[in-house]
Order: sequence, then C-alpha cells, then structure tokens
Amino acid sequence: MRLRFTKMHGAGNDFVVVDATRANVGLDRTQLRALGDRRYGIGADQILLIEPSPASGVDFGYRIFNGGSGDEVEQCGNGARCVARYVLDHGLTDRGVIRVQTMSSVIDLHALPDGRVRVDMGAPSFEPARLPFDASGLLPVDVASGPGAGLADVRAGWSAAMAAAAARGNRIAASAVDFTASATPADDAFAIWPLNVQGRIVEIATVSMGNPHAVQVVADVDTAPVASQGPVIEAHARFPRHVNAGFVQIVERGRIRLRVYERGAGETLACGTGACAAAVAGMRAGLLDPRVDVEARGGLLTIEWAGGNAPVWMTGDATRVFDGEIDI
Ligand SMILES: N[C@@H](CCC[C@H](N)C(=O)O)C(=O)O
Repeated sequence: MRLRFTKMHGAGNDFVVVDATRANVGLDRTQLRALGDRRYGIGADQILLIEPSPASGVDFGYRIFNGGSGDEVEQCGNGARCVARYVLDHGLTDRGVIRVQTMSSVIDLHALPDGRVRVDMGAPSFEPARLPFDASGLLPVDVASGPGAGLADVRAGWSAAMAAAAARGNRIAASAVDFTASATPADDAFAIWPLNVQGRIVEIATVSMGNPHAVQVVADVDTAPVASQGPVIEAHARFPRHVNAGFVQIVERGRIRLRVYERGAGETLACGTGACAAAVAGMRAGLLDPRVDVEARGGLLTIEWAGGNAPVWMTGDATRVFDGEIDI
C-alpha cells in the first residue's frame, strides 16, 4: 500500500500524520511500528490518524498510536496541536475551535493568531483507578513529615519539595489555586505514593490526563535517571496498562523543567500530556502557580489550570516538517 503522510512535530515530539478523512486507512501493528522506526521507516514518536467525525458536534476522529510499540493510546497533547495545524493547513476545516474525539475524550483545539495552538485538555484525575495504578497495600506518603525514610536523595521527591516550600512560608494552603471551591471527591484523590523501583523508594504522583502518568520530582532533570528508571517505571507491575514516567524539576513557581519516558515510545523531546500531568500535580501540591511554563528538551509549553474540575489548558507550537509517500 502506498501511504501519503506529513511529518510534523510539537516541541520536538514528532509524528507521522495520516489523513484518513476521505479513505479508510487500516494499519496493523507491524505497519505502525515500521512507520515509527527511525532506521527502517520514517521515524516518529507517534503515528496520528485523522478520521471523519465519529459523532455529532465533533469535527474529526483523532487516533493515536505509539511509534515504538504500535499500541493505540488514549491521548497525545503535542499531537493534538499538530492535528489542528494539519486540518487547517489542508483546508479540511476553517473553524477557530476544532473539536476532536480521541479514544478517551473529546478535546477542543484553538488556533492562535501567532501560529501556536491552545488545547482544552479536559480535567485531570488523580484517582489511581483511572490510570490504572494498583495502590493496594500502599499508604500514601505523609508529606507533612518531610522526606520519607529510604529516600536516598532528600533534595528530590515530592515530600522534600513540599517541606522546603512550607519552610519558606510558602504554605500549601496558600496556593494560588483554589482546590476547595470546585474540587469534587474525584479531584481530591491527589496523593503521593511510594513506588518501589528496583529496591529504591521513589515518590510518585499519579495523574490521568486521559492517559496515565507517574510524576516524580528530581533535583536536576539533566542528571535524572530517566534512561535507567524510565523503562522500569513504564512497565512496573503496579501499572497494568503501563505508564508514562515523568521527571520534573521545579525551578520556580511559574517554571518547571521536564523529561518524560513515554510509554511505548521511550524518552521523547517533549510530552504534552506529561507537561499537563507534571504541572497539575505541582499545582495540586501547592508548589506551582496556576500558569506554568514547562521547559522540555525540545521546546516550551505553557500549562494553565484553575483547579478542581476546570480543564487543563496547554499552549505550544505545531510544525510541519515535510510531506511524503511510503510503500508499506
Ligand atoms: N507524546 C504524547 C503522549 C503520547 C502517548 C503516550 N506515549 C502514552 O502511551 O500514553 C503527548 O504529547 O501527550
């Protein structure tokens, strides 16, 4: 089969985008992995399929496949911005707000005059079952007591960061985000969990942005154990559907640095849902303001969240690299 595609990226997170709005495009796992292969294929973190509207009130179907595993997944933030850019540039719509349906949710894509795209990513959930995360037999970390015993690096970890913030008088209750006014019981499930990673206890926040994230605080993303711990956390037995492993460095209340070892793709230059997950976990922990710039290795994303059931907004670039055809 000859397949036409467009290679795109958002903050360096790269995609093979396929227009399946006019013809049915059926790709099996082998073909998807071949497209994602950087040596024998085109090379991409994810393969994105744009399909006709699956429901009234929705403009397009948006399907996401991890380039490494070929698995279909629930959500991709950077990809969503590229889908908006693609359908606008190809004249498939002229709407200012484009509504797409992924495997997990319906999200709205807003094209900005400066070429960037702002996405309503929906509300996050901290509920372990939503990822899913098997928390059976685990007690959440008591963050009020500071770093738990067994933490090898007390500069890192949620409890250390929260204790340091409290010591600076930057108390959790004084967070600029009001988590009480609009929070529902589901939102209230925020907790820091001790995860045994090869005999070492790592503090993680579990966040669902439609897809699953385990976020840990590190002292410095440049020296964070992304390559060694990332694959272990990704496939940890407590995450039966695997997980995206985020490593966040809190620089200041409005700025974080982030690396993500993505499920089914390995470390990418940026992860949109990972940026949302890290930012909202930091906001919910009282460490971050409601608007945060996220520095990924491939570019900058801005994340905004008002707390509770409010949606998370993600803003960033969406860039076409080249068009091509491949026999697959
Ligand atoms: N790159 C993405 C996330 C893609 C899916 C992820 N690897 C998963 O398996 O959930 C983003 O920008 O959000």
